Amino acid sequence: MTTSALGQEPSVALRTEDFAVLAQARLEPAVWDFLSGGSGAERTLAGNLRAFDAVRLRPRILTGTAEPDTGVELFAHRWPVPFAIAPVACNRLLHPEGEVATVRGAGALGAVTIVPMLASRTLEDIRAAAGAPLWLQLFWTRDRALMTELVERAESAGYGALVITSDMPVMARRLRDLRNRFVIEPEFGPVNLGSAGVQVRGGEGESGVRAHAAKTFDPTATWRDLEWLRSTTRLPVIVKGVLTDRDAELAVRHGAQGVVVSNHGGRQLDGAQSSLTALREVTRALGGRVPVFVDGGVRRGVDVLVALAAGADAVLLGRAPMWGLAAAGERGVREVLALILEELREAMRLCGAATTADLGPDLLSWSAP
Ligand SMILES: Cc1cc2nc3c(=O)[nH]c(=O)nc-3n(C[C@H](O)[C@H](O)[C@H](O)COP(=O)(O)O)c2cc1C
Ligand SMILES: CC(C)CC(=O)C(=O)O
Repeated sequence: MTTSALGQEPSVALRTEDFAVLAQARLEPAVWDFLSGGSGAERTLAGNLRAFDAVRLRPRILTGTAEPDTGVELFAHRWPVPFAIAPVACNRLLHPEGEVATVRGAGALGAVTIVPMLASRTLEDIRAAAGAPLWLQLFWTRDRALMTELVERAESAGYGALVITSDMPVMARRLRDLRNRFVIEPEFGPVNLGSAGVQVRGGEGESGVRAHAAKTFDPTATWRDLEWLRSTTRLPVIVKGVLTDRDAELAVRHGAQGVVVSNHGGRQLDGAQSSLTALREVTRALGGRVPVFVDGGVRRGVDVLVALAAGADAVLLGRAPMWGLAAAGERGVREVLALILEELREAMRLCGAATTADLGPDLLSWSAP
């Protein structure tokens, strides 16, 4: 019998949501709300999950698949698993070791972590703890010198790519945070921003996080700024927050070397289409010109399989590994990822897919069950 992050009892962590239960028990209610909530009426948050629930599989039989290979090739690197950790701000809100625990857990499976610009540990400490490659996520900030400084630090510390989040000209109204007047206290807050990291308190009906974003994020950014960002670095630049074929085209035309199809986990435009729906139009438009990543609502291995079959090159995981982090630090992250990998391997076997290259649109049925 195995024990898991859920305690000394025989393992009951049979699905990632089991880690959410323990995470919620460990976190302050306002932090739990920040982690799990979305914007507005949380329609897009729910839609991301529903889209995966609705798709059905068309498995193949008698393919002789005993040991599926879950690896993918990206930017001339072999990833042993087709998923990475999505950028999630301020991991110290969830666990005292913060991003250091996250990258240790991810590193155990060789999974890339996309370190958030708003990390609560230094880029260098995170790098020192990492057992797998790291990428750095940036927001468009009014202070461009801050962006170039972070790019230089990421390059010197050996980060492998930049992910520029482009779906947050303004932070959407997240009603749970507004009700809670949610503030990230400095001890859990961003540590890589110098004086730009100063805390902004929320006023009446305002969240501190949203007030901070309003002050520092740049709503005037355009595709030209993407060209500028590319000119500052030798690292691949990947645009996060693409939801349409048109923007996927524009991203590539303006120099993006990859795109992340994402509605920010239902935290930005409430009513935006689900990430899985958007993935289909983006992969059709790009036809393999640059790697396509997707995030939003991926909770189990079969969701990863569906995303790859719909044309993603790899999947990013946001809340699921963060439940593990909150539940049990490094070990919890590792266990969540191991669970998703085990589910993926089982689903690949049952679909008769020996490699990730065997996962294509033929596997998917979009009509009713
Ligand atoms: C608590 C929280 C904080 C986040 N912080 C960031 C961030 O700093 N930068 C960013 O680009 N995305 C951020 N995201 C969005 C994630 O990168 C990702 O797009 C989303 O969580 C994917 O959906 P999922 O949680 O359903 O997997 C955050 C998401 C959550 C839940
Ligand atoms: C602190 C925020 C800017 C990060 C966040 O909540 C998000 O990106 O969804």
